[in-house]
Amino acid sequence: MSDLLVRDRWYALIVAGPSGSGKSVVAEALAREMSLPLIDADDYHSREAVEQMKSGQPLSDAYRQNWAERIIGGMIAWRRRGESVIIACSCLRRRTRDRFRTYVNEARMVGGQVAIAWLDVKPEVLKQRLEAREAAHTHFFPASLLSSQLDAAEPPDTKAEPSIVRVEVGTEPPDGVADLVWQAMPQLHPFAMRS
Ligand SMILES: Nc1ncnc2c1ncn2[C@@H]1O[C@H](COP(=O)(O)OP(=O)(O)OP(=O)(O)O)[C@@H](O)[C@H]1O
Ligand SMILES: O=C(O)[C@H](O)[C@@H](O)[C@H](O)[C@H](O)CO
Repeated sequence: MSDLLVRDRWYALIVAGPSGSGKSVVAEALAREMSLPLIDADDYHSREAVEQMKSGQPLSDAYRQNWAERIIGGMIAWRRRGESVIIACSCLRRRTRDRFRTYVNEARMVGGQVAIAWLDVKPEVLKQRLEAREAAHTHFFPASLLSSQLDAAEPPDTKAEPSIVRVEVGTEPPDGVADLVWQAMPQLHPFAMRS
């Protein structure tokens, strides 16, 4: 039954926020709990862009736009297969978020919707997480780029921007944050059942 509902009413749920906010782990938890496919925007970077970030240079906005187009391509591939999808993507810029939303509208995806959850995490927590991740050599993104992330970030005004919520993250583990995200998205509840 849940499969039928999900196919009939397609959605993409984007977990957004700056590096270290927990997009990947929270999106993974959501995808697991909802039995939905996952897109991690990190997998859509060019090799050059990864090298650029590794060397301490932030992405340009022009690159971010092209990158978003590739992620949208991945999103639409799931749409064609009739599957809703969870996406971990920073979407730091309003323009990028608008592009995801307008694509779905312009493509006249009947019943389709893009919902975005922006993770609000204190800068000192972001710093600790990125430093720990760097020390563990588990990710290419250097902690030194955090200030450029915070400079580039356009945290949403939820009154002015459609289909977006801000989720304040405290000490909850990733599964707990995934629960907060889901609770903040009542418009999606009729279209999916959680396991
Ligand atoms: N709620 C949380 N509680 C504890 N640790 C967390 C939480 N969320 C994320 N982390 C840890 O913080 C680090 C960054 O998380 P994650 O990679 O998911 O962030 P991200 O926003 O996807 O970052 P990036 O944009 O750089 O890929 C990881 O080591 C992760 O395990
Ligand atoms: O600046 C951005 O728009 C991107 O999100 C980059 O920061 C990285 O993709 C990511 O956050 C590291 O994994």
